[in-house]
Amino acid sequence: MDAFQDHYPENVAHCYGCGRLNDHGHQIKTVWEGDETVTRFTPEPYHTSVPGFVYGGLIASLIDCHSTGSAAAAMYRAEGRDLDSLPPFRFVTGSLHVDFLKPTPIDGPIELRGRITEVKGRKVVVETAVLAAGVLTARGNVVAIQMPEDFGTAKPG
Ligand SMILES: CCCCCCCCCCCC(=O)SCCNC(=O)CCNC(=O)[C@H](O)C(C)(C)COP(=O)(O)OP(=O)(O)OC[C@H]1O[C@@H](n2cnc3c(N)ncnc32)[C@H](O)[C@@H]1OP(=O)(O)O
Repeated sequence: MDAFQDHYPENVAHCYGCGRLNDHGHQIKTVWEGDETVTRFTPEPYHTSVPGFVYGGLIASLIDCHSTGSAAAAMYRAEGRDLDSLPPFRFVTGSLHVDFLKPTPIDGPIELRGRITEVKGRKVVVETAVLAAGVLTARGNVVAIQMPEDFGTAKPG
């Protein structure tokens, strides 16, 4: 089954977490399973924090891009639109909160299961459970905001 990220327009397909065109990135893939969005990712040995366990920054990164992809898919679904239909929905992260509940073992796949808890205007809130071998090890809450037309054009400072 095609993942949400397979439908990202080329100009937003370079993200380190989810861009299919970023050879150095995680290239995560997210799909619907009923009303949940699901990403499965197998960490590499170099994603270590304490030996045997996954680096928390990787978990945050996976939650981040899992959630922005989920937000876009939720908007398409809410409007009854195909993922390839125009204009495309693009979401960036407004806030990212992670609770690390237990160490996440590095020796197997990680599953992220997202639920859409709010869709309001340009904002979508996604709550994500992170599971390793079926055990909940972290929880994420992301406020994803539809990307403004002028995103990235304002000068810093
Ligand atoms: C096809 C697929 C392509 C997919 C495209 C793939 C892209 C990959 C993305 C990967 C994920 C990332 O790492 S993205 C990179 C990291 N993130 C960023 O760089 C974003 C930097 N921040 C910004 O540009 C801006 O602050 C925005 C866009 C997030 C928000 O600015 P804005 O557009 O002016 O928002 P504004 O009108 O004030 O607010 C709109 C609503 O959002 C809420 N809101 C705004 N900011 C926040 C916030 N930090 N925390 C909570 N809520 C917030 C407001 O209360 C309001 O809610 P209400 O009053 O309406 O209820």
